[in-house]
Order: sequence, then C-alpha cells, then structure tokens
Amino acid sequence: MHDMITLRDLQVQFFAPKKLIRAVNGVNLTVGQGEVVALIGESGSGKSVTLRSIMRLHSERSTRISGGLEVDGKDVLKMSQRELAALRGDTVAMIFQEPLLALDPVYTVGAQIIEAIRRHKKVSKAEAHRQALSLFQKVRIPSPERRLDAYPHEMSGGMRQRAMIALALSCSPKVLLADEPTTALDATVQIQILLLLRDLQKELGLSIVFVTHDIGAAAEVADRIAVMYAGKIIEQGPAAELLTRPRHPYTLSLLKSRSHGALQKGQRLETIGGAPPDLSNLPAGCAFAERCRYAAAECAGVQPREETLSPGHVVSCLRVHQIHQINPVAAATH
Ligand SMILES: Nc1ncnc2c1ncn2[C@@H]1O[C@H](COP(=O)(O)OP(=O)(O)OP(=O)(O)O)[C@@H](O)[C@H]1O
Repeated sequence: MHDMITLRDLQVQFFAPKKLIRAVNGVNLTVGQGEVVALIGESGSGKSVTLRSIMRLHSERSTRISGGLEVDGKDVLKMSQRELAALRGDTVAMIFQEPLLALDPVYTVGAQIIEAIRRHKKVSKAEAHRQALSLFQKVRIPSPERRLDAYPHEMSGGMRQRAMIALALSCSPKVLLADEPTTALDATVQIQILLLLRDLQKELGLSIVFVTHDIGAAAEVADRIAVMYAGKIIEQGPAAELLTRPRHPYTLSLLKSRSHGALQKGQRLETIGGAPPDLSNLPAGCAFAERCRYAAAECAGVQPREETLSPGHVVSCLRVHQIHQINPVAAATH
C-alpha cells in the first residue's frame, strides 16, 4: 500500500486586512491507498482549509501555502495550472455538505454526469449514458433510469447527495475528499450515505478523507481519525484506539460525553468551556493550554512536538505522560 496523500508540516495562511490568519499550522498526515481518514474538531479548527489545500483550491492571491503536499507521489505545490486541472479532474474528486452547490439547477443530473464522463473519457453519448446509469446503480439510487432525467430540485437531500457522489466518481478518482458530506441530512439518511461511502471505498479501492463534527460518523467509516485544534492535528491514530484510548486532553474532552464504550451514532462533539485562540495571534506555547485542565506553566511557553505513542498513534502534548498517570483511560469516558 503506498501513500496517496502526504502532508508534511503543511501551513496555510490567509492575508486579511492588517493581519495574517494562520488557519493551518504544521499539519502532518498521510493517507494510504484505500484508507479512510476522518478529520474531526471544533468549528474553525482548520479541517476544511486542510481538505481544500489537497486540491489547491484556495485563491492564489490571498493565500500562502507551504510545507510538503503530495498526492499520488506528485508535488501539488509545484504543479502548473494544467497539472492542477488534471489532478482535480482525474485523481481527486470532492463532495460537499450541500449538493446544490455542485449540481447545476438548469440541467438534469443525468445530463451533468454524462457531460462529466465525456469530458474525461472519449466515449460516445450512448456509452456515457450507460456509464452514468451504472454510476447511479453504484450509489444505490432506486429507479436509476428515471432519476437520470430528474433535475436536482426534484430529488430528496439524500438522493441529491448520492447524485453528487456519482458525479464525483464520474472521473474515476483515486481519492475522494468529503467536506461534512452528511451534516445537512437527517440521522437515518446520514448513516446510509456513510455506509455507501464505506462500500464504495471497498469496491473501488478509493482513499477517502472526510471532515466531520460527528464522532459517530467518524467511528462508522474511518480507519483512522485525526483530531484538529487551531490548525494542527493534535492527535491521530487508528479509529478504534483513538476512540477507546484517547491521550490528548482535547480529545478526552471531545469524547467525554460518550457513554461506556458504546458510541452513539450521530453523537456530536461536546462543547468545551472557553474558546479557541485567535488564529491571527496564536500563543507561543500549546494552543489548547488556556482551556486545558491539565495545563502546567511550561504549556504556555513551549510548543508541544508530535510524539508517537504506538504505531500510528501520534499526540502533541507536553504533559501526555503525566496525564496518563493522573487520569487513567477510564476517566476519559466517564
Ligand atoms: N478564504 C479565507 N480567508 C480568510 N480566512 C479563512 C478563509 N477560509 C477559512 N478561513 C479561516 O480559517 C479558519 C479555519 O477554517 P475552516 O473552514 O478550515 O474550519 P473548520 O474546522 O472546517 O470549521 P467548520 O467545522 O466550521 O467548517 C477559520 O478561522 C476561518 O475563518
């Protein structure tokens, strides 16, 4: 299995009037072939900005990106506009929370998928239609032939999300990026879409990175979970390990509302007292220190480094070993 995505000390900064917004501050993440990784964390922690960086979707004029960013072994930061178009068209596809933003209201969904297929592959209209039908079957849209002729507004939220996934798959991508793909849907539809993503990953060998606020969603489909805070991944690890043996105080707080072992589907992150730091004026030390009940004097002045605790389980916390002693795992889930 080789890595499909490699982010090394990724930094993304936005130029705003009289300030620099440090939205992503040294993210290290690899996503293997066929792997599903969930990015979780509070609003504003840099999840979407990280995801969009992978396709270099930020405006070149108002954004500075640095560090290492490779997709399928190619350096995305060095790509020409032409290479970027190929990356976005052939290798990586993205789906959003709101399919209506991706689907054109004046064309039927079938026409849009057929057009996308023909843009990527030199096939006849009849062949593109056949492939569009097959994609609709793949994303389990009932009566697919009839639904190809529907306009986006004629579909339910769940069906529209499936149609957008079909559109994303029309270029046979290797990587699927999903920005809160189920947040706007009701609970039962959310689970169906997540299971669909999991099945598509298995069937097509896709690598998937998805952003969510929902720990239940992460637990449902992710192989690995990365927790973001103030533009950094403060803890990442295999999903089962991170959910049962979280080690960073922020992850502990996020999981605190979880009941004994069993994770509630659709459960949202608990609110943590205080507010995240101002991204244009980040503290010298740990960005979570102000809100952390375990913080010591050193935390305010020293940036924690990433430490690998077990294979794939990486944490950035100066006090991780002390916390482990005073707060055994069980305390995290009660
Ligand atoms: N184009 C931009 N210009 C300036 N600031 C931006 C821009 N895009 C994002 N930001 C800021 O970067 C920070 C991180 O935003 P991001 O959307 O990644 O957060 P998030 O973790 O995905 O949150 P949410 O869960 O609410 O989507 C926020 O403070 C946001 O306001």
